Amino acid sequence: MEPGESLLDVRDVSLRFGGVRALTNVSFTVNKGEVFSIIGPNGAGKTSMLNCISGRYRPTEGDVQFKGASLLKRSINDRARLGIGRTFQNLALFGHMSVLDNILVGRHHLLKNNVLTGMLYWVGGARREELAERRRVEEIIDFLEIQHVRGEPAGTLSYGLRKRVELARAMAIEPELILLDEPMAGMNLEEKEDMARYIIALSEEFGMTTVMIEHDMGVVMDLSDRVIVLDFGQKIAGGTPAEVLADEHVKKAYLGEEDEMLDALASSEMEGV
Ligand SMILES: Nc1ncnc2c1ncn2[C@@H]1O[C@H](COP(=O)(O)OP(=O)(O)OP(=O)(O)O)[C@@H](O)[C@H]1O
Repeated sequence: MEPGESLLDVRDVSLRFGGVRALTNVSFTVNKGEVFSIIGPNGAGKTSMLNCISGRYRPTEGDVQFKGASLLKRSINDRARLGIGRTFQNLALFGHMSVLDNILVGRHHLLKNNVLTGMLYWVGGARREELAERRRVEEIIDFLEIQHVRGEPAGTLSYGLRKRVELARAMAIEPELILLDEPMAGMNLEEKEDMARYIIALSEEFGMTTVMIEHDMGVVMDLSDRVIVLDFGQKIAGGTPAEVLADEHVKKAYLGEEDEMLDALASSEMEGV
């Protein structure tokens, strides 16, 4: 697949929980290599959308296609094996396990969980494979600058470091598409700057495509190639960050909501974006 080709197609997705319409006819396409953000006020349906892609929720209507094939009948683990990785809004690490084991466990669980590969560990090539795998994981550890804590129990690390370990675990399954649920939440400025660097490198160095939900509008506007805006479960705008910031519907949706978004809108007006 070439950069710029469509990787993910969300087509007319609706999701209802009883009487609650979490999503209504949402469509968008994410191209290979993009950093693509989903934004919107609280309760707009962002996490629901990410869950429809990862497989946690099944849309009530519509389709989600990855590389041209429907994901609807695929389990969460199937989707991970197909190349869709994710991180969570609330960290989901094993606190008592070391950083290295946390990273390896996701990979083993997903990629090694069958009898044949299990048996292969007892014959010749298995050791080589194990070493190659270790090397790949070490590359990720180097990239995310967590060498110094690789043996520490994940639960003892600072919040910012735990977020990095979670990213490492998602990267370790070598996904083509990586879903990030509020990667900057709870971080200080320095931690955010580091995370921003890593997110850019996901596409530029690792050839991954990123779909992210993020409340920090500075981050979204700086990092994203394209953005869609959800409000009450509907897509109200989509385009480049500049196009979205200039959109009247977006301004209305955010009135009385997020100070940061209003600041971003105001400064875009001043700069004439
Ligand atoms: N499992 C669920 N059961 C019932 N309603 C749900 C469920 N998940 C989400 N909803 C509802 O769907 C709507 C969209 O919620 P969602 O969490 O997707 O929004 P969000 O944009 O991610 O919000 P936030 O920014 O606050 O995280 C809300 O009205 C929410 O209450």
